[in-house]
Amino acid sequence: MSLVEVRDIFQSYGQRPILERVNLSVAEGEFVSIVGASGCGKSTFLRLLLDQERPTRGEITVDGEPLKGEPDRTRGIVFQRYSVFPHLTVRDNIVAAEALSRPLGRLFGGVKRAACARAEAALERIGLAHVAQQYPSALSGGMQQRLAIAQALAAKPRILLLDEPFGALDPGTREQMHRFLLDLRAETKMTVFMVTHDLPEAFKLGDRVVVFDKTRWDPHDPAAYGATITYDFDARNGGIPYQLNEDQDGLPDPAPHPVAEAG
Ligand SMILES: Nc1ncnc2c1ncn2[C@@H]1O[C@H](COP(=O)(O)OP(=O)(O)OP(=O)(O)O)[C@@H](O)[C@H]1O
Repeated sequence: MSLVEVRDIFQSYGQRPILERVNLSVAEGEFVSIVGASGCGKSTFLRLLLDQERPTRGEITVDGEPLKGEPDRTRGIVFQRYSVFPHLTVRDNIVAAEALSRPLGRLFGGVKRAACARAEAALERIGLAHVAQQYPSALSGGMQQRLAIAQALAAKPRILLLDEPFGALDPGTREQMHRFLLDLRAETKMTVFMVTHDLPEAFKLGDRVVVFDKTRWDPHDPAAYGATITYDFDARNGGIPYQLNEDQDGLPDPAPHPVAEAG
C-alpha cells in the first residue's frame, strides 16, 4: 500500500492555473526527485504535500488519511534558502530540531545528553564540528544550508520535503551532503520528495524521477494551462519510464527518454 496518494490535484492562484490533474502514488521509503522548468509549480506541489496550502481540487492522503490543514511533525522541509534558529548555537540548532519532534517539545537528562551526542556526530559528518559552539550568523551561506539540512534530518521526519536543498553548495560539499542524506535515509527509511534543477543529482539520489511540464500550450497565453506529471522514471533501472517496467510482454524495454540519458 502507498504512503502518499495524490489524487487529481488542481491548483490555481486567482484565475491562473498552476497544476492540473496531478496524480502520484508513493510507497513508504521511496525517494522521489522532482524536476521541471522554472515556474512550473514544483514548489507549489511541495507546499501542498506539506499542507501549507489546500489544493483548488483533488485530495492528498497520507496513510489513507486526508491532510488535516495543521502542522504535522511527521513532515519536515528544507527550502533552498536556509532557515535556522539565529539565537541558538550550531549544535543547539540540531538538538532543538530533535526536541521539537518530540511530543513535549523538550528533552531532559539522559535523553538530552544522547541528543547532544547525536548532534555532535551529525556535525562531524557534515564538516561543521569545528563551529558547533558558534551562532549561525558566523557561518557562510553554504554552512548555514548544511546546518538546515542536518536540522531537518535530526527530527527524523517520516516524510522529508527538500526544495533545491543543495543548490547553494560547492561540488565537494554537495557530495558530502548527498552521502549524509543517503546514510540517514537508509537508517530511518524516511520517504523523500526533492525538487532539484540538477538532473544527475535527481537520478543519483532518487528512486524515481518525476517530471512536471505542461501538456497543453497556448502561444498567445503561456499562462493559460497548468503543469502535470509528464514522466515518471525508475531511476534505479536505467531511467526507464516507471509504468513500462511493469510490462509482461517479454519484449526488450524501449530506449530511455533523452531526459534520462542526460542524467
Ligand atoms: N501564493 C502564490 N500566489 C500567486 N502565485 C503564486 C503563489 N505561489 C506561486 N505562485 C506562482 O506559481 C507559479 C509556480 O511557482 P513555483 O514556485 O511552484 O514554481 P517552481 O517550479 O518551484 O519554480 P522554480 O523552479 O523557479 O523554483 C509561479 O509562476 C509563481 O509565481
